[in-house]
Amino acid sequence: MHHLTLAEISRALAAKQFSAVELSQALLARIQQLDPQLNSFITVTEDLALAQAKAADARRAAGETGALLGAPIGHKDLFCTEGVLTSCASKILDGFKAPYNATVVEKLAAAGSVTLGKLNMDEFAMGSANESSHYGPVKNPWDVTRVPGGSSGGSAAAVAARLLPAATGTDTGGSIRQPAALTNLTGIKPTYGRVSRWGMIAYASSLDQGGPLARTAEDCALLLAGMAGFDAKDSTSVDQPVDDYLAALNQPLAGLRIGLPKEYFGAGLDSRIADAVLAVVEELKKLGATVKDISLPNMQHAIPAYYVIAPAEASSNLSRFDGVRFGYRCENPKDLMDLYKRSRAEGFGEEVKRRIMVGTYALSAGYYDAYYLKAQKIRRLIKNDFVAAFHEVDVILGPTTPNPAWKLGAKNNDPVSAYLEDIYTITANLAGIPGLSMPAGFVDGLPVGVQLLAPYFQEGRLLNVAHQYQQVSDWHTRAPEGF
Ligand SMILES: NC(=O)C[C@H](N)C(=O)O
Repeated sequence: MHHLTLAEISRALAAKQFSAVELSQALLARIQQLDPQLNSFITVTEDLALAQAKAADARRAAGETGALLGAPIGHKDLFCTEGVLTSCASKILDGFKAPYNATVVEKLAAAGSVTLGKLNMDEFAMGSANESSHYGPVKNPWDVTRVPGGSSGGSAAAVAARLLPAATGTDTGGSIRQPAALTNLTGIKPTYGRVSRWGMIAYASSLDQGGPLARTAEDCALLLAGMAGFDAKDSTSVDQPVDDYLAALNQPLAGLRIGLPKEYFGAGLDSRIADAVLAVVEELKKLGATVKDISLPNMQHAIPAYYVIAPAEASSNLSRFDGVRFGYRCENPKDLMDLYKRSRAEGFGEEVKRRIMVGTYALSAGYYDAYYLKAQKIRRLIKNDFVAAFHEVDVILGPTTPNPAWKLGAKNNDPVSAYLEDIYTITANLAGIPGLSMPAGFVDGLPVGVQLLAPYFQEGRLLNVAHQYQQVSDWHTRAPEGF
């Protein structure tokens, strides 16, 4: 059962090949048996899962249908789940049980999905390796001595290892697409504002966006359809109808104009990844696509701009964790100031503290214009590059990451080298456009991802291109040995 995709599960449940309860039990047993090798879960919600599965079976027996009815999923541990630990993988939220469900959690539960647990991540989503979690690093099922990517590393590892068919993630600078690439999954970061952020613990509010990770584009379409939509509780949510992502999958690609930005194939890219990505382009040409060389001239400034804007917003968002209202509190504080200082000093990890300090500095009087304001101007130039490019092409294609998964610990003493891994993904967040990563082959047995970018609200187009490619390729069907 664990090899089935969401779409296959939905058909099997409809055909009564097994029940949602049987499926959940099988996956819960698998999680118990295999997750100790990966550490992809922070919390396994067995009782909740069995209750939801039972309810889904009852709804089906009463004649209800629905692609997500009885579908087992997991949530990244920054989506608030009522009565269940929501830790953001941080000691500062250790023991915090959210009093309500995030909109995404609520919508997926209403559609009948079954929550098997909460997934590990980089602390407060800050990282590209899932090594900064208070609950320990996540391992890549393709090679357990390597990182799965981050920050949605638990979501990626669990889905890649067939512990779950699909999971939610969030993407601030690549946190869905980069781990998807490093673990042979398909993952989509929707347009900013497409998926509600209500109840999704904020990292960098102008960049954060939730989305699905799954093994196929079809499954991403199913899950995204359940997640997307206007939410009056999120002021950044966009009131625009959600496209029919499933219908979009089957559009032919004849005439599709693909842009290859020269900046995506320059220095720093592993040449074997470049070859795999260009092989995907050849396949897409066979499906009728045409290819054009384009340029995104301001891409070189994206990393410095992002690593000013994201920490600046984080320093503000994370000020709410003060030892009083949520989670961890230091022992025997001398006075209120001591309580704030020590709770934060003891509760936040290294990388989070680094970013709070960088962000506070960038926002401080006298430095604001030099750093934050300048970064915002770069952001506009990056957005303009995309707007210009999309006058000439329908989608932009390139590698998702410059390198395959690296060894655990390899970049721990050099945060900037980890930041550089985000080079191809963060521009989509700065511009707010949607981006998707899909499997494109292997380098030394390690998965490689290809990234597709599209204009605002064209998630359907991205899923369409990925699905059509997955009809003529089989990279996405490969499973890591031992899982
Ligand atoms: N959160 C993300 O999207 C990952 C990015 N590497 C960051 O640390 O900000």
